[in-house]
Amino acid sequence: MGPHPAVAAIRLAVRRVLHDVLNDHPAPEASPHEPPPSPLVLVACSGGADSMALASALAFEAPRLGIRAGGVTVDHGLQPGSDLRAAEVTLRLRELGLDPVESTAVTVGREGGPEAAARDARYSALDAAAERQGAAAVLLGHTRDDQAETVLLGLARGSGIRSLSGMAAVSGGPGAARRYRRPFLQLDRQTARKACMVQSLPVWDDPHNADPAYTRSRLRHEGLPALEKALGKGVVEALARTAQLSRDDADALDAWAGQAESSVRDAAGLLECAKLYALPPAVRRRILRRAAIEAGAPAGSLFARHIEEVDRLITGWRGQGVINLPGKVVAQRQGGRLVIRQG
Ligand SMILES: Nc1ncnc2c1ncn2[C@@H]1O[C@H](COP(=O)(O)OP(=O)(O)OP(=O)(O)O)[C@@H](O)[C@H]1O
Repeated sequence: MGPHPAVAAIRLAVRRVLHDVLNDHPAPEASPHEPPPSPLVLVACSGGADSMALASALAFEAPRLGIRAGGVTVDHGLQPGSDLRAAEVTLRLRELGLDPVESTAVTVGREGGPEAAARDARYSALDAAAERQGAAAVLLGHTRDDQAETVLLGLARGSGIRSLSGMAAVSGGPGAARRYRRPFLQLDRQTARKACMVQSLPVWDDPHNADPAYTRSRLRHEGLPALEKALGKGVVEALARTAQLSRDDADALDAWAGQAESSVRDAAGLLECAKLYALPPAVRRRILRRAAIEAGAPAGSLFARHIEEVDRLITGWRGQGVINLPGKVVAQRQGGRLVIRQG
């Protein structure tokens, strides 16, 4: 008898991603003296159902493909006893056969709110662990439900299709463009939970996930259920599909803007307002955003409203003065040229 369908589903999702990792990291030439080192794949595990299911599938699939499987858990230090829980998670990962397994403690700052600060600290710690261990990839347990929540959060921000594209199946960290993989992005949370249950894997339910003080938690427990009630069960799947379609569109527009940029600059490299005016707004706004970032505006603080204001120097010119952008960057129209620079 084969494995339970939920277990088969999580293993298949992980197997596919491990094949991709192997394609990205072909084995080096074998030396006559030593076998080639096997690549290491780490699972980022909070101890929750999604990442425990992921860890179990990695532990099962990796050895079959000649991959070493390890794990890392991050102690955010935000709750009393979080160190004990991290120790327990490392123990569970070792019991699954993962090696190396490490627990890493971080200090969570305040920048951008509690959720963003915890996420930043977590990714820095995961990057450092991947570097330390020489890992070829780090697996994350985001599911289709997480993706649906991310799309809704992006929609509510009102900042365009890039923020509707949710999380990428493959994304980068410093110096490693394809470090993070999300094998469960097409899988629902229920499947991961079920896989843990039928494999008798103990899981830890993060109290933050149910805390209504957090936006994502309210969305998970109130927003999405209300949407499902109003629009039907398929809404999560539809939102996840929106993410993929939006990502493809956003990538195409980014590429278009990249190509168009050189044609709107004069011999001195300045942006010509008349040529910018002639471009479709989506392409023009991308060029403006890139120019602001190049001048030193931090991408994370540069919002749609900032770019709209710069855009009005092109499309609604009435002699406006200097426009201040984050990172002390200023934008100004001068003699038919748009100048974006440090103020
Ligand atoms: N403390 C942590 N240590 C290591 N990895 C983490 C930690 N918290 C989250 N992650 C990784 O990020 C993914 C998404 O986490 P998030 O908290 O957003 O979702 P979740 O639905 O609660 O996931 P899980 O059920 O795995 O905790 C996790 O599946 C895991 O891979």
